[in-house]
Amino acid sequence: MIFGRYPSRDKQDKAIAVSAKKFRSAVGSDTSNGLFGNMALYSRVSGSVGLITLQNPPVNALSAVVRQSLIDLMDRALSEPEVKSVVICGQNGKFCGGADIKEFRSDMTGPPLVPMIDRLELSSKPVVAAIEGVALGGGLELALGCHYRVAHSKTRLGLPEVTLGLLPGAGGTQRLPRLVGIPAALELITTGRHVTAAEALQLGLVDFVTDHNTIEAAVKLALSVAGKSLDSRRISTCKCPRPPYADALFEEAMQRVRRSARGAIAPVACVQAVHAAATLPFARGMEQEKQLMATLFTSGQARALQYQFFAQRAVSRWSTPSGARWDTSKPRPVHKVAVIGLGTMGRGITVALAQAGLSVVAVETHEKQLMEAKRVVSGMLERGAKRLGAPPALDKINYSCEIQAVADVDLVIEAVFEDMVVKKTVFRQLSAICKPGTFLFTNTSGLDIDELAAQTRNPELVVGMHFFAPAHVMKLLEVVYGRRSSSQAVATAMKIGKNMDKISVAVGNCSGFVGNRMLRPYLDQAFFLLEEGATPELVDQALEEFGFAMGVFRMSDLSGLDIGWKVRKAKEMVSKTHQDCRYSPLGDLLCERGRFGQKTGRGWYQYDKPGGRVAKPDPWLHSFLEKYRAQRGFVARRIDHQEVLERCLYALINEGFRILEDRIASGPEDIDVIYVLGYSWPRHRGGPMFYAQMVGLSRILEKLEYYHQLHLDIPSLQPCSLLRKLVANGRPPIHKWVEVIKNPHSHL
Ligand SMILES: CC/C=C\CC(=O)SCCNC(=O)CCNC(=O)[C@H](O)C(C)(C)COP(=O)(O)OP(=O)(O)OC[C@H]1O[C@@H](n2cnc3c(N)ncnc32)[C@H](O)[C@@H]1OP(=O)(O)O
Repeated sequence: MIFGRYPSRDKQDKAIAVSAKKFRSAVGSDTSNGLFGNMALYSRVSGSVGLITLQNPPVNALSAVVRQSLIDLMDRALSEPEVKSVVICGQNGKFCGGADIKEFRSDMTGPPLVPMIDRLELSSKPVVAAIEGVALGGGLELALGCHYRVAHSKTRLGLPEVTLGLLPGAGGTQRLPRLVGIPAALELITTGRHVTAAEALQLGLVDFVTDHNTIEAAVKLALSVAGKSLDSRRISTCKCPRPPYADALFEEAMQRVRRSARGAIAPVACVQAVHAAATLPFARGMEQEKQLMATLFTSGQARALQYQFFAQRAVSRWSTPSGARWDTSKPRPVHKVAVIGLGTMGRGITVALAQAGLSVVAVETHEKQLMEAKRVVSGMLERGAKRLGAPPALDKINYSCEIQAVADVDLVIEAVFEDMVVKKTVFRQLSAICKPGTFLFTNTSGLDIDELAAQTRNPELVVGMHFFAPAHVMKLLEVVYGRRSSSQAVATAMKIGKNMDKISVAVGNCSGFVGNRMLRPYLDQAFFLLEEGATPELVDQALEEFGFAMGVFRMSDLSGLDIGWKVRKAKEMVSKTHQDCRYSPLGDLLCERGRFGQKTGRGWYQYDKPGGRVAKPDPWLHSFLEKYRAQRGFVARRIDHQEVLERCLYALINEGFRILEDRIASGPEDIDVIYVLGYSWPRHRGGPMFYAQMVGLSRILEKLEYYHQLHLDIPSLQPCSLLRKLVANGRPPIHKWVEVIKNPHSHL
């Protein structure tokens, strides 16, 4: 009966809009001040249910105006005698993406979330949250303040504040453990992991899950609970269930976050806040939450993480120096893609494409290697499918030994050896075989895109795609446009990246592109520091304490020293005499002795066997370094962590400024996203360019000048002119750097 009268989602949105209009005129509000642009709307449904709809696209974030509207509309629902219960939902199938993160950058105005949620929970009429799409952060905390929660089966719920350098500071750290218990709350709050509606139901986070109309289900529930006691439904009044092993649980959680967070303070504060929930009454726990939140809120780490959140979204709005832009370039539809070369990278790319739902022709010249690749790719797809609970996309892939099999594809991703001669041959072949208009993309970590494009009939169709290993897992994709790449080719590469669930960053063509170009001076400094007296352990420890998952030497042992050696040999760096410019042959000398890292059991460290993973300091390496220094006239001196960080990181940052100056990256966000997602730069430090701003550009300049004076034969330590210009321009904030780049005469 009730549901027969209940409107469909479309009709319902119209009804809401109509009642909102009526409401506006009833309260005589002025729409010109934008108040009703971002708000919550009110309507009455099924006679006695007040329906409040959050309306703040795109994710119904709880901005100041939304919070005020919610308070006003709850008051209204409570004051109307006909209304017996309330449902809160979000417009456009999204309940709420949480607090409005943009507001965190300015002075916060409007009613605070905590008392708003407390008032909601205190309501004498039952309040039901109708959760669709997402309930995240403050959005989930709002739902926890409601007396009942109904979720659509496709909803994702979570408290991801920790990823923004915060904790769930609107009561989430106190209510969630009371509702789902300490172990689950600790896990969810310290990781920020989203859960599915099914898992939420299992945890007791929601009361009911529906595959159908969520609001309809919520209204039904609201009608059924009208007038019933709410005593047991107010989470704040419940006792936090405390398992007997709680102390050990907190101890273990603290150790885990300290180990994995590498200096990030938010996960530690999250454990402390949940501990307060387990040990203190609600009100005192809330005080603790507030204090911890205040410390986090003003920390540089929160600023860095929130900057990174927006940067990861900003990179999709790409532009090139020639004027091509994301909003004026249309990607071409792509249905069928070929991958040429099924080594490690080609296999990962094949998996990522198939998982994105694209038809793939996977080509490898030798039958035996093709069959081996097929076996491995199938295994990867099966494991991925198991994790996602979906069928594996095995039938999306056709395997072939014949390059002619790519004749009818829309796009080719070449993933053969990182060797220009081999790639050129393949590109000439592809250009002859493929149907007209086929995009020819190359997976390369630094080779010249223009040189490859010159092998083809249509260089405008050629774009670089720098995938990171493992290609089906890593989020980052550098999309490299050449001098002649068309805007449509760039747009198509960006779109394919998005389809593969990657964050793609469009960058210009130069040796190493953005990521690897900046890595060069960083690695060089690490080698020079060894020459001057450091050990691999000292350098790695400094970098790991800074927050890198692995120091530079442990990392090169893992990826294999022979890879860089091959590149250096190809560039003739190994054989060249380096007169004006310092070059350290240390890496080459290790390779000449067969020390390729983990795979050979020896590298910068020693391992118990080839393929071993536990790095141990190697006395042989230490005495080798001593002999090397003695032979080459280096006098070992004491090097401290600060010098390691300044030499390695400032040289890398300096190259970042050069990249901005050369317009290889269109803004500092591009570089920072590449470094956080591709090079394990600690996320809570924002990225190298954000870090430069935090340290202070004057200090970076001063230190680079100092080190360059000491090492005039290291050009990468010479401060670049953009850095000087920014300092001369009064050190503008990071979002204004682009103005100085675009207008060299700018006086901000
Ligand atoms: C006292 C403090 C109490 C609580 C603290 C909090 O609540 S902190 C906020 C916690 N919430 C989150 O961390 C959620 C962040 N958002 C997301 O994870 C995703 O955006 C979401 C909601 C899953 C949607 O993903 P989707 O891929 O569909 O879209 P996209 O990420 O591109 O976002 C679209 C645009 O919305 C902006 N946006 C998203 N969330 C917020 C937010 N909470 N506040 C402000 N703006 C938000 C995002 O920046 C995008 O904007 P655009 O201009 O298009 O780049």
